[in-house]
Amino acid sequence: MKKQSTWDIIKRLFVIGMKFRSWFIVTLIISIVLSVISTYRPYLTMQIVDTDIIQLRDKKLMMRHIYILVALVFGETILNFFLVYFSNFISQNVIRDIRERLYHKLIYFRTSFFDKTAIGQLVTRAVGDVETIATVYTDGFLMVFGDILRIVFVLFMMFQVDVHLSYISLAILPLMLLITRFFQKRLKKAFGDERTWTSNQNSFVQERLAGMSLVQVFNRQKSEFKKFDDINITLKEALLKTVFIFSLFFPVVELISSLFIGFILFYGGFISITAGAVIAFIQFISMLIRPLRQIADRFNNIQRGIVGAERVLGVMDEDFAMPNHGTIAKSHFEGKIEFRNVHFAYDEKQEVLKGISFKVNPGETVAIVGATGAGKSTIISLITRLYDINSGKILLDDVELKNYELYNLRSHIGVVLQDVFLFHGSIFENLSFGDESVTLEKIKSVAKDIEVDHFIESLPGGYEYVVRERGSSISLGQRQLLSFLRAYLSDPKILILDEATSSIDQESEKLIQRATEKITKNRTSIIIAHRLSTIVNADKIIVMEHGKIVEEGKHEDLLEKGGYYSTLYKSQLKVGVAAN
Ligand SMILES: Nc1ncnc2c1ncn2[C@@H]1O[C@H](COP(=O)(O)OP(=O)(O)OP(=O)(O)O)[C@@H](O)[C@H]1O
Repeated sequence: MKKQSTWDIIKRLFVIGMKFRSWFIVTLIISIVLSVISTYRPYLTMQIVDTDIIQLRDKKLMMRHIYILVALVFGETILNFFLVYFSNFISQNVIRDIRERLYHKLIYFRTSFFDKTAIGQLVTRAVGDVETIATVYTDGFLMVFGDILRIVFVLFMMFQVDVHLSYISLAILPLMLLITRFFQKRLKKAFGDERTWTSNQNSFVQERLAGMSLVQVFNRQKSEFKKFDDINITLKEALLKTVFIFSLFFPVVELISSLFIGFILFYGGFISITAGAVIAFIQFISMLIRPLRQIADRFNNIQRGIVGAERVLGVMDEDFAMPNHGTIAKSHFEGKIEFRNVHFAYDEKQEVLKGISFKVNPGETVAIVGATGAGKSTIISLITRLYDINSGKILLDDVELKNYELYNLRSHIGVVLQDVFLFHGSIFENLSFGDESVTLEKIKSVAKDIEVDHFIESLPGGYEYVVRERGSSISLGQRQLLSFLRAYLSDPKILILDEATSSIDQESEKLIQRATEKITKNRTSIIIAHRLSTIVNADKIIVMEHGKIVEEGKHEDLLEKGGYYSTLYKSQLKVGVAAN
C-alpha cells in the first residue's frame, strides 16, 4: 500500500466531499452568519451596559437592544441546529459514497487478493474505518472553517473594544497551536495501533465464529480463548493509550485557558476600561478559547478519521481487479476447451500445475481425478479466470481465454463448487442469485427437470425457506443439489462440477448422480470427481498427480492399463463394499 501524507488524504476527502458542494455552500453560509451573530452579541451587551444603562439611562433603548439580543440568541440556536444537521447530512452522504466505491472495488478484486487478506480485516475497513471518516466531515472542514472564522471575528471585535487587551489575547494562539501539534502527533500513532488491533480482533472473532464447531469438537475452547484474550489485552492497551493522551490533553488545555483568563482579568484591572468592556471581554475570551479548544479537539477526531481514511483509500487505490482486456464477446460457444502446456502457481514458492495439456471436445464430459492436492480444483479456477496462468495457453473454441471479455466468458460457464456456498436468504433468492430474469416458475420447472423439486418442497415454506448464513441450516447433500440447480438455471454451454469430497447419504448421492447425468447432457462438462462411481461413463478421464497428468483415457481402458487410476478405482470399490 502506498503511503500517503495527511495532507494528501485531506485533499482527497475534500474532493470527494465536493460532490455535495451545494450543501457545503449552504452550510458555509450558515457558519459565516453564526460567527457574525455570536461575536456581535458581546459587543451589543457592552453597549447595553455602557451606553443604555450607565451613560444614557434609556430604558426604552435598553429594552430594544435586549429584544435584539434575545432574537440573536434564538437565531443562533436555530442556525446551530442547521449547522450540525447539514454537516452530518453531508458526512453521511459522503461515507455512503465511499462505502459504495469501496464495495464496488472489492467485488471486482481478483481471488488472489482475498486469499491473502483476512476477511475480518476487510470488514473493519468496509464498516468501522469508513465510519470514522464521517468525523472528518462532521468535525472537519466546515466546523474548523467555522471555528477559524469565529476566532477572526472575535479578534476583530476585541480590537474594537480594547487594543491593549487584544494584543495580550493574541499570545494564546501560538501556545494552543504548539500544544495541539504535540498531542496530535502522538494521537496519530495511538489511533493507528487502535485500528490495527480492532481489525485483528475482528478477523479473529470472525474466523472462530465460522469455525466454532471445529473449536468445540477438538475441545480447544481454552487455547482459543487464550489467543482471543491476548489480542483483547493488546487492544485494551492500545485503547488506553489513546485515552491516556486524551485525558492529559483536555486538562492541559483547560489549565492554560483558565490561567489565561485569570491573567487577562488581572491585567485588565490595572488599565481603566468600562464595565461593559470587561463583561464583553470575558465573553470574548471564552469565545476565543472555545473554538481554539474545539479546533484541537476536532483535530483529534479528524486525526482518527484520517487514519481510517488512509486505510480505506489504501484499499481503494489498489488495482487488484482481474485484467479484462479481451474484446471478444459471444452469445454462443461451441464449448471446445484446450489446455496447452499450462503452468500455474498461486505464489512464487510452489508450482501447482506443471505443464498440463488436454482437450475437451464440444458436448463431451471429461472427468478429472487424482489424489487430494493434485491440482484438480485449480483447473476450474483457471477456466473461469479466477486466476491467470503463468505460461502456456488455455483455449476456448480455439481462442485464448484472455481474449474474451471476462464477464461474457463467465456468463457461459456454470460452476458447482466443492464448498457449496449459500447466502443468508430464501432458497428462491439463493437460486436466482440476483438474476431478475429467473422467475419462480422457471426455477420450479428446472428443479422438476433434475428431480430436486421434492426435496425443496419438503422444506418448511418450500422455495421461501430461509437458509441461514453459509447454508448451515440444510444438509451438505441438499446444499449440493441446490448448487446444481443454481448452475443449471443459467443453461451454460460449459459446466464444471467440483464434487464435494465429503460423503453424503445414499439418497442424496442417487439424486446427485441422476442430476449430473441430466445437466451434463448436450454441453461440455468437466467433472472433478472424488467418487469414481459417478464418472464411469465419462468420454474421457484425466488422472492427475502432483500437478501433472499421469493417465488419460476411458474408464475401461484405464482399468485395463492397470495404472494409477485402476489402483484408485479398486481401492474405492473396496471401501464401498466394506461400507455396504
Ligand atoms: N488459494 C490458494 N492459494 C495457495 N495455494 C493453493 C490455493 N488453492 C490451492 N492451493 C494449493 O494448490 C494445490 C492444488 O490444490 P487444488 O485445490 O487444486 O487440489 P485438488 O486436486 O482439487 O485437491 P482436492 O481433491 O483436495 O480438492 C494444493 O497444494 C493446495 O495447497
